Amino acid sequence: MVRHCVICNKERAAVKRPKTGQKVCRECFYYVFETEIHNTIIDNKLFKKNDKVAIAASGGKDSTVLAHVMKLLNERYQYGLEMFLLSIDEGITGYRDDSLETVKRNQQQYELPLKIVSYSELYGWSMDQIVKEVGLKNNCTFCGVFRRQALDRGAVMLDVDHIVTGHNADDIAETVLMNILRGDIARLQRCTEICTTGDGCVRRSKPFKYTYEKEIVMYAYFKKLDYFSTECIYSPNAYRGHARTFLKDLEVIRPSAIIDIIHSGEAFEVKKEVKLPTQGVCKRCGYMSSNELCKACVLLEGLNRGLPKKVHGDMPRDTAIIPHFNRIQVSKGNYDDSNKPIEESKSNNKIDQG
Ligand SMILES: Nc1ncnc2c1ncn2[C@@H]1O[C@H](COP(=O)(O)OP(=O)(O)OP(=O)(O)O)[C@@H](O)[C@H]1O
Repeated sequence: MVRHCVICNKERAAVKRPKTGQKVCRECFYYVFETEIHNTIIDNKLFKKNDKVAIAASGGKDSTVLAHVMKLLNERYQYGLEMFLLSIDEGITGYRDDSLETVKRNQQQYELPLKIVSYSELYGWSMDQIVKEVGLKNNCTFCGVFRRQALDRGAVMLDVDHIVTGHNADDIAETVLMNILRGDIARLQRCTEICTTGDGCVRRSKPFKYTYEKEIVMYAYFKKLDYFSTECIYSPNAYRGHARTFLKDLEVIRPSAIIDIIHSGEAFEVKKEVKLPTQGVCKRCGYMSSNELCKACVLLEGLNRGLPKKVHGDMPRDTAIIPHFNRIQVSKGNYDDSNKPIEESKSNNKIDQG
């Protein structure tokens, strides 16, 4: 017996949606996938007309699908966004050099301007050099801290108002679990926020907050998108790996576990005593920081002094080489000017946003 798509009731069902278990045809799958992301954007008032938006593009599946969908929705719903691709070259031979080739092809395919910012130009160190110095164990700490700041600096160079990243529902649920497992309640408080902003930061958001990784992979596969699928050769953070395995096991038993964990994170009420550190600026490079020096400057100082394993110690402070962070430009990216957010009636896609 032919099973029909539960949405259009006409075509043959070709896909079982990992998020809802519904059996749908390909065209309806594309439609609900794209429309759910549009609804997330509208519900959360992520953009204003004429916003300049940088898509953080690594060449991997998430950010490639993000670039494809952002371009499509911008045209379909006339968001009026000016979009760019922003890539960080961490300097990982055999990994990032190959994935950047994918981003360069994406630039042609999506006809979006591309800016590449490298760790070598910003920090004077590539990840290949850092790994030689610090080994494989802690290198993810360096990479994560440097990437966060490099994206903000790239955004300032592009003079954009906003950065969007390809973090998906699985990534967010995983972070909720990680913060619980580590007892990091301050971070737990804000890790489910779809959008972060604040003094000196470029507004940053996650349009895939409710989008399942499995659906992103299916979408990329059916649409034959050009993406790079190799894992980082310097091995992902081991502790996060355990949270990921646990989440994947839960998903097999109960697919809604991913959305349920995100909802739990959102609803979590934290005692008033649990406070986030007050943000100031790094005395040395001007980037935002809750301490005298930002994490990147501390890590860099350790590297420059040949003390990578002693980065938290009390060290001399005369080795700054990160260019000064221009916060005046960045403040333009805050969301308090008079332009109204894009608001439209949501499309009726019959599917719960989750
Ligand atoms: N080198 C980079 N340059 C620009 N953006 C990046 C880079 N690395 C990560 N990002 C951004 O951060 C998001 C999450 O990165 P993560 O390292 O978790 O990779 P991922 O989940 O495999 O995503 P992707 O499939 O897009 O690589 C990416 O989707 C992308 O938007």
